[in-house]
Amino acid sequence: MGSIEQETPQVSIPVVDFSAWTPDATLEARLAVAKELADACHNVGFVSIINHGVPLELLEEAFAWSKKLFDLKTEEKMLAPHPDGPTVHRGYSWPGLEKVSQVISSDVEVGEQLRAVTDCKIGSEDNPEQPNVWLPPSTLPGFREFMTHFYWTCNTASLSILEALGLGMGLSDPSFLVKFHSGHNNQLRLLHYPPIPAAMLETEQAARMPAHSDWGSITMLFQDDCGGLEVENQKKEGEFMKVTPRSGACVMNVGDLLMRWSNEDYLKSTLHRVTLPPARDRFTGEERMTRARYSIPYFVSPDIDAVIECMKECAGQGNPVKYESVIQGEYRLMRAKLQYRETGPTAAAAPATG
Ligand SMILES: O=C(O)CCC(=O)C(=O)O
Ligand SMILES: [Fe+2]
Repeated sequence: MGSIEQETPQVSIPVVDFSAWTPDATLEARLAVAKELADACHNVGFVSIINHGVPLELLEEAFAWSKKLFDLKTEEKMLAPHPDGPTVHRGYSWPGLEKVSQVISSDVEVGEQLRAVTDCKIGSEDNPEQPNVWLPPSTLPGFREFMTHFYWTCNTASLSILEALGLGMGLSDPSFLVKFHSGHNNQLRLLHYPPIPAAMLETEQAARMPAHSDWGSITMLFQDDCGGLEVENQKKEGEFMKVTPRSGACVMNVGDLLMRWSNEDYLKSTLHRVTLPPARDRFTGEERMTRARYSIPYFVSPDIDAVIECMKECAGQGNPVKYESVIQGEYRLMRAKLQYRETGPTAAAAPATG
């Protein structure tokens, strides 16, 4: 396992360095990286990957584009509106669409204030089930081209991670997982959390994003230096650990479908949430406003027709298969509908992967 990232004693997610993961590296060198990754996904479910293959300049550019997008006037952003209903997750989710599920308080006014959290979801240009919803090119020239390029760069990095996981887990075919991931069913999400009075988060009237697990195979999360991401301690239910932002790192976590593939025991899909930024001195003004937070999760999902059934290495005598096999497309719809029923038309902006 890699070194430990620490801010307070309770903060610890493993760090794995992918710089030795190159096509011409020896099997031994690749295996060392792979084992660290698989151990981290087994023990914690979350890992901070450095030298992951997404160039730092590209990441900086992605955050700059995200800021430019959210800085547009609402009527401009509304030129690429998120479609209605639980099936398609694309385009800009406007403040009125923000998820009620993140509002812990029953106070309607509090809820109204929180609806300011917004996002923009982007997928493959070749995914007929989930067509992209783009702004007119004149509104943000270059945005579509950049995001399409960024999407596929993240996909390439994700395939290395999936291959390394297969190798680290000791699968007879280390490329087993890669084969289910053409990349066309992934989702790039630009997230903007505007400033919020710290007291609302402290008194738990609100959470920036409530505790949830992701649905797909893996999530690669890029975050700015605001902080606030917390992950549940696998060894202590209900205890959350802060994930200190680390410049340029990719925070990777296991999603529910990958957990099912591994029969739950091996790869862990961990609850996580976004709450109070850790650096209290960043609060400003009498209301102690927190800083804005920008993050960019990249959700990696199996192809829509992929059948997810327990890998043969993950079950055996004394360790029965725990889950029925599922088809990705059916599973995603089932999850989306559940969420839709819980929150009505506001579900569109809830954590939506796959
Ligand atoms: O904004 C973040 O850091 C977390 C986002 C997240 O967990 C999600 O979109 O599923
Ligand atoms: Fe998430």
